[in-house]
Amino acid sequence: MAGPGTNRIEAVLTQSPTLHRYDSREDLAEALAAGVAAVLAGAIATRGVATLAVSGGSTPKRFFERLAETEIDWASVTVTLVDERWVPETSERSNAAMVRRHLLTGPAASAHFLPFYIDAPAPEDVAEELRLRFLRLARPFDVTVLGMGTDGHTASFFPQADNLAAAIDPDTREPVTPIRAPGAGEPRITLTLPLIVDTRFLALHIEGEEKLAVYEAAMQPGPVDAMPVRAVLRAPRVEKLAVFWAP
Ligand SMILES: O=C1O[C@H](COP(=O)(O)O)[C@@H](O)[C@H](O)[C@H]1O
Repeated sequence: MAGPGTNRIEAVLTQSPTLHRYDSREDLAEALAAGVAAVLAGAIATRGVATLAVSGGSTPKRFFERLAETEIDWASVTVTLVDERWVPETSERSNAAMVRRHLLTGPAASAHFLPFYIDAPAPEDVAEELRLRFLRLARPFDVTVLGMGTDGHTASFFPQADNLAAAIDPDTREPVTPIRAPGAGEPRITLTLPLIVDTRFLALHIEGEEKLAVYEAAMQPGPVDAMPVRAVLRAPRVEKLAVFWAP
């Protein structure tokens, strides 16, 4: 077990997933970036290309900045988002704009970026275009990094969301779902559960004591719609999930 003052990875759960605890957010960012870069480099060496699906919000910024500095063959990497708020990239709420600012810089600027947002009033207006865009992506993804809100949402799987059942249906063949929820702000679009868990390396990146408590609550029995991150935690590939946490 890692003691205070160490950065050693600590598995605190006897059951999967594995919880990797770091002393600081910077340590976490460096470790997660190194791990993700290694998986992407391995994919490029094996298949010539790699796909990375990332989350929005504020938590990933430091991790993105460390990852962007890694010297992998970024021109062979496709970067996409797991979800998006339906706002143009001029909005400070845009997940795509955050990815461009913090990840697609330096060596990573040569990655191919596949965003969700299309200039239309609502995601439903461009549903077919988005469907085809994401159906064309090679599966499984190589790396998917999820975030989580203190309400137990991940991607845009929100409590009380109108299309939550469709989004977390493990058998859906739809790659994306428009979604609205009381806590979500603007309309959203999200990858569906099968795309999110169909990945070679699945990570959940959370920071702060509050989110650790939410994660621990989500690991307990209870309804998925109350804490939709449970859809991921209970998915068949959950044994592949690595949780990265720092205070
Ligand atoms: O709205 C969103 O929130 C979650 C969590 O964001 P954070 O700011 O608490 O890190 C994020 O994972 C998701 O991609 C985003 O759309």
